[in-house]
Amino acid sequence: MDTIVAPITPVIRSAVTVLRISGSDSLKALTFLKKQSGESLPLPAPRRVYHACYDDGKVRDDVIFSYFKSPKSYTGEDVVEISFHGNPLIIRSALGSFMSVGMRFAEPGEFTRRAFVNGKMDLSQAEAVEEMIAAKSEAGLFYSYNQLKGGLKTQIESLKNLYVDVLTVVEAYIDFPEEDLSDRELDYITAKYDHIEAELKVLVKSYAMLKSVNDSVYVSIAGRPNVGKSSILNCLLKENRAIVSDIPGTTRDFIDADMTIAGHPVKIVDTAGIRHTEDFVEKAGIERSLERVESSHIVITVLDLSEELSAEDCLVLEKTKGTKRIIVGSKADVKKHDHGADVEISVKTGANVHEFMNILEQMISEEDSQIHEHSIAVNERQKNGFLRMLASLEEIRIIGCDDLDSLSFELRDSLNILSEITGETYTEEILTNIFNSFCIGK
Ligand SMILES: Nc1nc2c(c(=O)[nH]1)N(C=O)[C@@H](CNc1ccc(C(=O)N[C@@H](CCC(=O)O)C(=O)O)cc1)CN2
Ligand SMILES: Nc1nc2c(ncn2[C@@H]2O[C@H](COP(=O)(O)OP(=O)(O)OP(=O)(O)O)[C@@H](O)[C@H]2O)c(=O)[nH]1
Ligand SMILES: [Mg+2]
Repeated sequence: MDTIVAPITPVIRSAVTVLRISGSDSLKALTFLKKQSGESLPLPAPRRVYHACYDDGKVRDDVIFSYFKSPKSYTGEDVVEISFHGNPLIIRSALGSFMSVGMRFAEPGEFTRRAFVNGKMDLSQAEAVEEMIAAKSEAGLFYSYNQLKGGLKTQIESLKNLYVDVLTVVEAYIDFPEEDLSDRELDYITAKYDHIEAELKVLVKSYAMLKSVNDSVYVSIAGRPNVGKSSILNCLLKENRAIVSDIPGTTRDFIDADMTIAGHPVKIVDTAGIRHTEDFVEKAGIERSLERVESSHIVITVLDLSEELSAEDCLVLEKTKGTKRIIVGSKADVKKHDHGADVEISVKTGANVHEFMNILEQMISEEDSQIHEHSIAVNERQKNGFLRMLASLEEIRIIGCDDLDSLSFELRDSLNILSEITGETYTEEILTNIFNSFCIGK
């Protein structure tokens, strides 16, 4: 492995600029350092701070340096850190002389990448390093720090155990096709699925949370086509943002808008009406909408009071069951049925819109104060993994225990997704994607 060097502080005129060197040839950097007396340096003890003279034949400086002996360093390799006076001319000369003894300039994120590859941290922790730097609020820092310290890693470990528990039962039966699982075992497995599903949903939801600590509370409006979702969005925004029509399937893709409710920034999402359809574009819109619904803090589930409850309404109720929601009965002015909604409104006459707003404000205030109670917040890559696992879990429930080979295959597939999230298994592409967005020196 090459020995790499990069500044770990900005290179500007400043008090001090630090160069970090990592790799088996790190100690070569010390050939440019001498004792104050001019004598050459003895091998430094690891993890101590030394004072020395830097001299590369062109530039001289008075420096502080430390040596971290492999494996006890940030990267797990031999590391040398040298603090120079903060003048870019000095840094340029020092970088030149380190290159002349065979080192190369580090890629963005390469130190942390090495820390990951050398087992100093898992992938979720490596991602947290960059999130620490990117956080825009104290709450954001709180989440990144927890993840840096292995919060997500621990949670994934416990999810993994749940899958392994199920696999252990399932695979014990694979070799004995004549035997059926007992009722007790079936109950046990179902309970594990419920547990897994609940944990995955919390994790997926926490993605919106991480975003919201830096910006908004997410509220989505869900329902079958034509129940009046877009009308409610327009009513909340007090403007005609979304197209309203009596043609079911008018909103084809989700629409989001920012607004302030009860002093909180809120992103409100109007979604495509949820229904079974063969139309490719509409189907894609519905899928994107469902993703939005699942990662929302609050869902406004809309049921049309002028029509009987349909199978599609039931599907929507089912899909939004796990989330914090308000069930809104719409078109109260032409009400024909009672759907047991939390509030019955008419956008047309304005009836009960005020009451509806009060409920929503109340929920948003609660949501905002909950943000700090969870200690984990996942990023987009992780969330996508957990969403794939939720989809696979649906598949797993459908397979049931009739086809144990397929079941075991699906279960293992979910375990593989977990390994991708932690980086137990990874591809160059995944690493490149993650570490390329890091800053120089990190
Ligand atoms: N000067 C300096 N400051 C820094 C860093 C750094 O690398 N250098 N860091 C990062 O860029 C962060 C601190 N992170 C670090 C994490 C681990 C180790 C380390 O030496 N780990 C060893 C020893 C562990 C121990 O004894 O506590 C190890 O893991 O084996 C160093 C820094 C923030 N500040
Ligand atoms: N009478 C009455 N009609 C309403 C009310 N709210 C909405 N509508 C009508 O219901 C129809 C559908 O409204 P939209 O807001 O487009 O419904 P949607 O749920 O967004 O529909 P999709 O985008 O197709 O999923 C329109 O003709 C609206 O005018 C209401 O409170 N009362
Ligand atoms: Mg619409």
